[in-house]
Amino acid sequence: MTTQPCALSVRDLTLAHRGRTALIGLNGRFEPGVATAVIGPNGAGKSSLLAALAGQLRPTAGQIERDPRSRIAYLPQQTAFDRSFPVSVHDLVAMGLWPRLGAWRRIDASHRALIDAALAQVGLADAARRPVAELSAGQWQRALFARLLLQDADVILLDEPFNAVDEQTTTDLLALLAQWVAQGRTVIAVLHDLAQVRRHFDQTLILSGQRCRAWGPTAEVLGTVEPSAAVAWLNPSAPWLQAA
Ligand SMILES: Nc1ncnc2c1ncn2[C@@H]1O[C@H](COP(=O)(O)OP(=O)(O)OP(=O)(O)O)[C@@H](O)[C@H]1O
Repeated sequence: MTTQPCALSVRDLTLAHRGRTALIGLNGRFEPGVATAVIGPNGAGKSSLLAALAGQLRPTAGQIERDPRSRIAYLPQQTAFDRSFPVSVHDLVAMGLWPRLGAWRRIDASHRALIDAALAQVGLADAARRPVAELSAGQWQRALFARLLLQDADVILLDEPFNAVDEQTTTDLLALLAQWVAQGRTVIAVLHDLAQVRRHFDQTLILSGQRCRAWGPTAEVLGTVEPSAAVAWLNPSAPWLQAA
């Protein structure tokens, strides 16, 4: 593994889509070897933050600071993908090598071995030749995590990675995520399941109304939130979302 410790800082980060504000004045630092959950109600700015960290949304104000040599991998929400795309699972996963190889360099035997190993690691060893259009939601997400494995990124951004994904797949992919963190990678994931956040994420960032409401160790940040309070996501005026 070639991971280099990579912290990612945001200073007064402000984001907008075509003039519509998505995030206002976020300050903080994502540390290497730490998993951060980004949570909050719909429209809070979570996806916009990840898109900006991935370099796909330019800040309207403020800055994102990171080592320019660091590699970033970004997995948008499942809805962002066209799953009717006519490629095999093998070819989808092979795209994870592009940052290292370039899109046009031929894949040799050593690369094929890496692809096979990644597929085996996510439990898709037998699915390499299948068209991606035939995959279930869980298999599709497993394939995308295999592609992330090959990207070998220092910073991994995951937008609602376990949405519409079965329990076994979620458990398996969370184990991969823990492995990335243990390897010193910076992992940032948008999530809605508070139990999952408590169990698997060291740090939690709460966004609501386009602003940071809390950011720190998960036990502290979620300490006051009832385990069953997930329903509060539907209500941005919930008192615990107001505490900055
Ligand atoms: N492509 C876009 N064009 C215009 N406005 C957008 C776009 N994407 C997001 N927005 C707006 O930016 C704000 C933040 O949206 P964002 O998708 O970042 O929130 P979110 O917290 O990820 O929400 P959700 O939980 O519903 O995915 C919202 O007001 C949203 O309507």
